Amino acid sequence: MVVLSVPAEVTVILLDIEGTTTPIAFVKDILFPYIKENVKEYLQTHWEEEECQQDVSLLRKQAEEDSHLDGVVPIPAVPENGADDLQQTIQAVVDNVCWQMSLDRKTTALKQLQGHMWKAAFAAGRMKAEFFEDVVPAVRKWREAGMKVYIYSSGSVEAQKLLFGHSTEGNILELVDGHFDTKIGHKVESESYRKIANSIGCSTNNILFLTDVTLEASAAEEAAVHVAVVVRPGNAGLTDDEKAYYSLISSFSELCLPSST
Ligand SMILES: CSCCC(=O)C(=O)COP(=O)(O)O
Ligand SMILES: [Mg+2]
Repeated sequence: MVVLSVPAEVTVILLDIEGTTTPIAFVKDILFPYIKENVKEYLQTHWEEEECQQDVSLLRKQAEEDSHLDGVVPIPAVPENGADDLQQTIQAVVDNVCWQMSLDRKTTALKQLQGHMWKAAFAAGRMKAEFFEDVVPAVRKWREAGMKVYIYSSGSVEAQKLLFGHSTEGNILELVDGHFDTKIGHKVESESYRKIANSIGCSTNNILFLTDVTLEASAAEEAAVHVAVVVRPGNAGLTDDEKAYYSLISSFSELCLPSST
């Protein structure tokens, strides 16, 4: 088995979700289709609720920021009266969400609405999150060895907690010391990793970040975070240069902690 030695200064392991702890297929074939199939009905049912109105406001603000992009769907202000106007606004929100999802955008606005929509499906037991089989045993081992384990995903913190709280392995939320999402910054920006270190109360070089996306690995590395790129079935391929440059693992069991060397 290939072994990657974790540097002695590492005390925190920071995990991406999609393509790292969890198959991309679970996200693309289960989580995302649920949104596309249910977003219209969700908006119609929850429209008057404060949480839904906040989600729509954030999406409208995002659409304004995106106005220079091809295909963006603007979201008109909430109509004063008229059921037809309301249906038109709801349809604009639906079209905006579908447009963002067609580009796999990672905007906070989209991710917040998605998290709120998944809540009911997870709570009702209609969905259970999948984790690669090496993930839970490895995380338990790391924690027993004194490592802190944090999550950093574009999925909202609320959505992350749904996944860890309702998985095929049961409720595994207790295995995580904390969660970060795009509210701290985007995963391809190095400043986000400095802010995460600051929030945890450690130096960036105390963190090892595991991700499937080399743009994220590169941003983290620029902030002096240690990185390893995770190669999983279904992940996007890496170039020969990326394969040569990054430390690669295909299972969390390949990580060898300082104390176990
Ligand atoms: C709570 S994860 C839901 C999946 C998701 O929405 C997503 O964008 C995953 O992005 P990641 O940063 O984990 O690759
Ligand atoms: Mg990922």
